[in-house]
Amino acid sequence: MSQHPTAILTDIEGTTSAIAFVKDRLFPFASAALDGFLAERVKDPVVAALLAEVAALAPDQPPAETLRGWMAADAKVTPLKTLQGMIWQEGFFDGRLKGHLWPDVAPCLRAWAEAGVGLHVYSSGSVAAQKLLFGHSEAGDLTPLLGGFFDTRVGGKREAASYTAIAAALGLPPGEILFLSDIAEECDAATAAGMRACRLVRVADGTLPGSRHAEVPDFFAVSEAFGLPKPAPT
Ligand SMILES: CSCCC(=O)C(=O)COP(=O)(O)O
Ligand SMILES: [Mg+2]
Repeated sequence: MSQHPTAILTDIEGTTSAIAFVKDRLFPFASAALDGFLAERVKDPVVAALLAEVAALAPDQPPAETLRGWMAADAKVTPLKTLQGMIWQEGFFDGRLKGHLWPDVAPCLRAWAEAGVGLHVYSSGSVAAQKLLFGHSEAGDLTPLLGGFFDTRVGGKREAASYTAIAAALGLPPGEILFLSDIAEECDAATAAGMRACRLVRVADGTLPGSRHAEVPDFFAVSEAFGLPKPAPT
């Protein structure tokens, strides 16, 4: 068996966390709070710059309408993801939101970190939102386990160049990094950049098998398949 990876780069939605949590909890929260947030932050230059990005991408309708349409379509558009993260912040801070993690995730992340494996995140959710989800997760604050956080400001998740840029930022040869995702096209892009990849097929999420990548049901099976340490039985 080849040596286990030096680092793991993980996706969030469909990989560490349920698609239903993102679609049925996070997105409606942001949607319901959107108008109030925009009214309250109308003079915030960061918000204004994000709305200008939205208007440049969809000039024919008001930005709030565009944002709502993108949310309904789960469009991974960078200014939307940044705004969602800003809206979720209050919910994570006051306890209305807690980051969902599948039960295998926290024990495996802890076991891998303890063994010196570098743990990093690459999600369409903004870096700020990633830190909120892992910092206020159902398993507590996991951010001390995590090193790098990357979002689509580094590039799209289906583009090989994004993974090349992430490997360079981490200072690692791509071949030492294992990318975990539920999306075959993201695994395709990671392997095109020279990373190893493993696709999470979580049946409870409705994900179906059938890619050319290694496919596993959970992080315990990632450990098994890639020679990574497993958590001690509890
Ligand atoms: C707190 S991260 C929110 C998740 C999210 O908005 C999203 O779009 C996740 O996409 P992923 O790339 O992790 O599948
Ligand atoms: Mg995903």
